[in-house]
Amino acid sequence: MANRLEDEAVEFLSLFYEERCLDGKEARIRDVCEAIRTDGTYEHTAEELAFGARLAWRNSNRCIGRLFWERLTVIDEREARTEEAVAQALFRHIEYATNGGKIIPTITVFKQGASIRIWNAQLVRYAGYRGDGRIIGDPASLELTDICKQLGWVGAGGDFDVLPLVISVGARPPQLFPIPEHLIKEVALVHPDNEAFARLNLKWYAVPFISNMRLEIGGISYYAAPFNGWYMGTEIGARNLADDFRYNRLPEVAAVLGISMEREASLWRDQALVELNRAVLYSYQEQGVSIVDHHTAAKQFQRFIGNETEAGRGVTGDWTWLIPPMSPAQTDIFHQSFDNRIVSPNYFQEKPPYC
Ligand code: HEM
Ligand SMILES: N=C(Nc1cccc(CNC[C@@H]2CCCN2)c1)c1cccs1
Repeated sequence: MANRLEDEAVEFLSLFYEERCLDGKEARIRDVCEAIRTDGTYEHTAEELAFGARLAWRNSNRCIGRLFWERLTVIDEREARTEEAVAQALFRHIEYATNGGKIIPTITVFKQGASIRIWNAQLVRYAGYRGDGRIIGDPASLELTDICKQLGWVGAGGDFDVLPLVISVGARPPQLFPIPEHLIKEVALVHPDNEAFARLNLKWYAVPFISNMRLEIGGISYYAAPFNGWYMGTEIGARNLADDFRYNRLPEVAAVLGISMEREASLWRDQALVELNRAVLYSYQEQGVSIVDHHTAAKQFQRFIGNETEAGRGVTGDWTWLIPPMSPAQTDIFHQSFDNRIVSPNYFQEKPPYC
């Protein structure tokens, strides 16, 4: 009687052998089913792991950047067993993927199961502090910043203090690993036409490294599998710096650009939003850091749909996340609908190890 893990393993291995036109499928499936019966699990080969991680990206319904799904660099760190070894692997990932600004989409996969956990939501993220009546830094980081302080971390108390890595193995308490400063690339935000913008002293980190999602391949879960791509400008300019529950900087942007905030009907928010997003795209491009605007990203997503259709595969998507938070109706995505069925392999949101 085949169990659920066997079914998922057979389904993935069949896909792996068929899509890669490899032979030897029957023998591999027999070995895997034997391992599942004997040990309750099985190990992916390096090739199966790489293919699974790329497939998981291709199946990520909320991702607009999937055109490049085959170009993912997969680093196999399944031998790492200590907090120190995990931290060193993460430093290598940050340096390799940043690549001086010419960002390389990369994932590092640690051993299967939930014993190794990265407590950070993103490898590079700014701290958030509750001051007297106001919040300094990133409100999204308040909880993790408190945990870091409880573990002995002392932050500078500014708006852009990079948090240390927080790594746990098994039931041991988490350990802190400050990221060497030379590994962290940041972009100072300037405006293409108005030099007064620089007075806002805004900046953001170059590379988003998501470290809190669970990678599932053929029934096996990897709870520590951080991955990076490059940013779409609106993530920084229309959400991280604009949301009133994040950095909430639109009023200051309007003020420094001389945009009156007197009446909502003047659309001052929309005007300030466009200028902030122009500054983000201009600054990243000027400083040689990969980034994509939401119009180009939407066109690339349409090419992804074309490629998948040509390959005889359906595309699944989550419309509510695929449309950009700025001028969504100016993209073709807005005027289409998508099947939001969840297909595996995939990346899944995972609750944090704390709480
Ligand atoms: C290469 C450039 C890439 C771009 C421009 C891009 C763009 C985006 C954007 C804008 C989002 C929505 C994020 C949000 O609103 O918070 C997203 C979601 C997502 N992306 Fe991509 N992406 C890229 C590469 C990747 C890679 C390499 C992976 C994994 C291997 C990936 C997996 C995902 C997943 C799983 C989500 C959904 C996250 C969630 O459910 O919380 N993306 N992507
Ligand atoms: N450009 C990126 N953006 C991205 C992708 C996945 C997840 C996230 C973080 N999303 C969480 C935030 C916070 C709540 C809603 N958005 C960002 C990438 C990050 C890693 C690879 S691509």
